[in-house]
Amino acid sequence: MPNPNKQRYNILKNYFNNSSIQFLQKESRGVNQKLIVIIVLSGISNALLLAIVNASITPEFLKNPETKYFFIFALCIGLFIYSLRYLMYNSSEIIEEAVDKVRTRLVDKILMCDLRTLEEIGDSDVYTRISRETASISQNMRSIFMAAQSAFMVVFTVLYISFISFQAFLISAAMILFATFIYLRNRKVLEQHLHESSQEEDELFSTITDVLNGFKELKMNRKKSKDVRDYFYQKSGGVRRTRTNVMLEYANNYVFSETFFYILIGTIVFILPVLASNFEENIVKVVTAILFLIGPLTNTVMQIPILSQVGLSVNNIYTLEERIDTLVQGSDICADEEIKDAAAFGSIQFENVEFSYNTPDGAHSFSAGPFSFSINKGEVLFIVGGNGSGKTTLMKLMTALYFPNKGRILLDNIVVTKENSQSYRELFSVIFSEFHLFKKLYGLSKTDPEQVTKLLKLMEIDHKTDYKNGAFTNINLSTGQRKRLALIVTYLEDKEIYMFDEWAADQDPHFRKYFYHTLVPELKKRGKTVIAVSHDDRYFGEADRVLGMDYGKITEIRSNRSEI
Ligand SMILES: Nc1ncnc2c1ncn2[C@@H]1O[C@H](COP(=O)(O)OP(=O)(O)OP(=O)(O)O)[C@@H](O)[C@H]1O
Repeated sequence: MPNPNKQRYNILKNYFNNSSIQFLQKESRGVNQKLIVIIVLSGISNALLLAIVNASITPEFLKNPETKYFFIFALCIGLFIYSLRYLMYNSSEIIEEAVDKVRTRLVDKILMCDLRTLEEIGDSDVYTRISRETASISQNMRSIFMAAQSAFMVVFTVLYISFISFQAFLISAAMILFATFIYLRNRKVLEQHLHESSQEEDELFSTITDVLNGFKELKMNRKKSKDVRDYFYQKSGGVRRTRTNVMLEYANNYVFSETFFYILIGTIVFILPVLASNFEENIVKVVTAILFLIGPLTNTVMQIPILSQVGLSVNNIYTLEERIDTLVQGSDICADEEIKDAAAFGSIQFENVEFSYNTPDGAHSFSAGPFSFSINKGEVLFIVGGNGSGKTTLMKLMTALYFPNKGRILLDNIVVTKENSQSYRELFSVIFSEFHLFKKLYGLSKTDPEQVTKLLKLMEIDHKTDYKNGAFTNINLSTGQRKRLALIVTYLEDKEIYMFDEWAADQDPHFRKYFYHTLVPELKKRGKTVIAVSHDDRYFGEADRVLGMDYGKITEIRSNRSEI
């Protein structure tokens, strides 16, 4: 059982380590002196406005009004408007700069991660954190500046009270300090509950993803749909309860703050005249000042849960980043060594390559290898095997998306390492069985639209989609059609090695035949290497070699060579 005190301590420690201001200082040009001066000025202008109002509502002034007070009043309003606008514009710029920097840095790190690292982190976690937390920071961080501005208004208004009556100042300052202490104490509990609700929300969001991704399955099965709905209700109810508790604590704070003002006013009106002599003439000014305090002080109090929320979002983002950093530790993620003349390679050799998926509990992990074989340039290699035998894992190893736990892969006599793997990967054009189709032809900016149109015709999908302004007009196609579109992209990329994971499986006989009898031989004629996972044994004749996968081990099914 986790120790709640320790947990609370860690949350607080993280909060202060990653507090919002530190975040801004680290991730943006930071809060500059001018901004701080402006925040202070805005507090001063508020107090000055109050002083002028108080000076102008005396019977003497009403008898002999002075225009200079009016001009000072107008000047203070001008100062207030300027400072508030400056504060809001600049704080927005700083916040957005920081969010932009963190967001792009995270995406950069993710793009530099290897596939296993990303699989271990889990893409939904990455998605939630980057989208939800950055949006939360962007929306809520402004509150910090507004709270700072309000806090300065409070400070200068209280200072103004000291000019009117020192006793009233002492009482107001003492009571505000006492109230602040109570708020800060309550804030710790609030943070604890906010943290809990954020964790519960993560689970809730993953259930929503289940509902959306499994929509077809749920539509087909009433019981399944009911179970998912019940689970969702349970999670949603949990989030509702936790968030309600947070809001109840927040409401208690709010009620306390409102009551506090009445107690303060009551003390000034009923108690102070008894304690201090000659206070009656200043009572109206002090009460007016306290009424002026209500807005800024309430504003400061109201921002407290939002501040905690921002702190939590900052913390969540940094935790994700730390996790990525820890997982990629030891590998120079920035290294991008070029393999010279990689395209002119002669062969790829696997030397005692072993790989296994490490599951957290160590159970149910799958091991592949040891593999020792080579693929020659220009060869057509088919890989066959049952479900879960490791064909896709082997393809990921071949393409250096996964790295061997033992053994090595060589391109001619160059060892493929994490540092030069990107250069090695550029040799491949791959269509995985689970692939993503980009609407835009990224990385193919110089493509001739006419060539794309010709290929669309060849693949018989020109009636379904078109190529305009560097993108396909429609990618909502059937699985087979999507694969044909992916084939077009592969063809346009025209790399040295074409790799297909059961491409033909979803095609009708006509296209299947085209794939094995036309496309593969044509690629071979052009000197390309073709590696295809296939179950179509009647086309095995098109391959130079057929390898079989079985429980992570390779067996040779057909070849002229004997090196496995
Ligand atoms: N990301 C992963 N984490 C842990 N284990 C995995 C992961 N991906 C695959 N495996 C496991 O590795 C084994 C081999 O999977 P792989 O996808 O390579 O098989 P396959 O031969 O391509 O199967 P299929 O024909 O069904 O596509 C399976 O037992 C699978 O459970």
